[in-house]
Amino acid sequence: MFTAWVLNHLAQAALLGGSCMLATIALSTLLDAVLKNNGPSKGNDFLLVILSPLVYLKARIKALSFLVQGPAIIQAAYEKSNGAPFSVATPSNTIVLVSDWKRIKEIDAAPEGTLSLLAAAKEVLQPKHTMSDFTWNDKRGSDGAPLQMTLRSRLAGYLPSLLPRIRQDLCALFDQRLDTLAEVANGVRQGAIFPIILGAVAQSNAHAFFGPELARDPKFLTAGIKMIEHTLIIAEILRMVPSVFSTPLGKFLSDRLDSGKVMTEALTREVSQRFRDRELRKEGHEIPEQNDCIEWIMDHSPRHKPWGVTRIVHELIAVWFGSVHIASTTACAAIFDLCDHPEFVDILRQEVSHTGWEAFDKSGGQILPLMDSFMKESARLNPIESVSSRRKVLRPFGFSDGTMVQPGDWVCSAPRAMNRNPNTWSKADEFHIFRFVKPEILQHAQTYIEGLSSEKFMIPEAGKSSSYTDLTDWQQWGTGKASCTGRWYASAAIKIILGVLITRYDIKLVNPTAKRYFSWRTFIYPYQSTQILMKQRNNS
Ligand code: HEM
Repeated sequence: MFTAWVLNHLAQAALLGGSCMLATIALSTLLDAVLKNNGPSKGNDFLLVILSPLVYLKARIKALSFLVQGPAIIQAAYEKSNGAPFSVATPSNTIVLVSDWKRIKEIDAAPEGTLSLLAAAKEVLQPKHTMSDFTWNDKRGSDGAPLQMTLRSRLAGYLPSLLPRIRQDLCALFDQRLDTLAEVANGVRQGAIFPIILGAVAQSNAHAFFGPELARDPKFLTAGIKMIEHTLIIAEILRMVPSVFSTPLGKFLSDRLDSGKVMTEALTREVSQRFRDRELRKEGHEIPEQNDCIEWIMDHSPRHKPWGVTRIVHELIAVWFGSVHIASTTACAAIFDLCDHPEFVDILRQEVSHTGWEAFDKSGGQILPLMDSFMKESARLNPIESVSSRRKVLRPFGFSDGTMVQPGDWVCSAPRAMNRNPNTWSKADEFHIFRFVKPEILQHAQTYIEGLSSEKFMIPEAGKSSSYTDLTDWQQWGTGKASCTGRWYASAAIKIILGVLITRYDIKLVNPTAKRYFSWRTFIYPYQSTQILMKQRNNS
């Protein structure tokens, strides 16, 4: 709640610059006109001296407007670019964006010491101040292997056992949240949907990362959710002040917005206990092994340079922040899309009941192809992030077309714009729930779901079927070697959240025409206060 408030107020502050900007633009236009008409002369030199600071000011204000209009600025620059790399100015640097697969692959192929994902993430998150002095390297190399193995291999492999437990917890969570909403008619309750989804994602991720005990500890979960708001607020403020103030201001802010510290302390206790349990097990004590990310990271910790308690806690907190934040906003956007297209809800309900959760669990959450395609179409049209494959330039780098990028700049891809390119996507601006479904799967679905043969439910372009977790046709999960290692888990968890919600409740937006999103930098976030009506279904 507070995040939206703070980001909105930061946005208003940025907009205050608008009137200054108009005056500055007028004066700098005058400067341009004088120079164009008369060329440089002694009299004009005088004007130049007076007006050139204004030209600088205009550029600064334009860069500041990126804070509140980032996605629109990127879209406009993309449309002018004709597929070539293009750049946009932000308050702190320049972002060079690419929108074709050749150059996206060049980003992936660049050495980490030249284009660094971790250095960009460090700039966004300010971990020194927001994550208890976490000093992470710009270059990860093989040092990142324990986390990669944990998410890509162990967590993905454990999904068949984990998913039923997560679902059980989520059913209880949704029922309990429903009870806390205000009753506005017989059995119909009203409240904000985003906090419910955020709570569901947080509980599910806590179960997967830290085990069932912490996932059911309300104090820990509250701190974990608050920590995301606090991290965003502290990092945003620090990014906007000169770096000389970072250390004292960072300390001042993190002493007050201290949920990160509460979370760190709880995790430090838990991870320390796991190390003690491991020692006791070695001595022959019968202490069962846990199945969660803490345990798996310990298993894959490098023998020559083992990760200690602090390193494991820091890595887990960094993944927690990134994953809860993006998965909850993505799931919320999908729920908004379901409310806008109530005709999809019944189709997806029937797919869930025809398939059965047991089969879903066995597949590790990778089936429900209609839901999969719906989620992909939702994220194609409404991605939370307008950029992907974000890297900070550490050494000068040249793309094959000659475009050079300099240290301090970022290079990124432009998924929001690419996702609506009519040369790539047929009926690019339309929502087609079955866009990514294989024709034979749709044919089969027509045997158990009525009314699917109409025009409305067609596949707009055959031969484009692909799954939500696929990397090849969109930039949702980034690129190649740095692509999202949590995507199989994320896909399964979002399917459970949507599936449980629509099969157990009727939901609709209180005001379908109210504004639901606001933008901040490259993100388009759902408002945390958007209200829904929710009613338990009879057969749930
Ligand atoms: C809808 C939800 C999610 C989206 C859209 C998403 C998207 C992304 C993107 C775009 C990247 C950067 C890739 C690149 O720059 O090339 C990334 C990286 C990453 N994601 Fe996700 N992610 C999601 C959920 C998760 C979850 C739930 C986890 C953990 C279980 C996770 C773990 C990671 C990790 C560890 C990385 C860094 C990969 C590396 O450096 O090797 N993500 N994700």
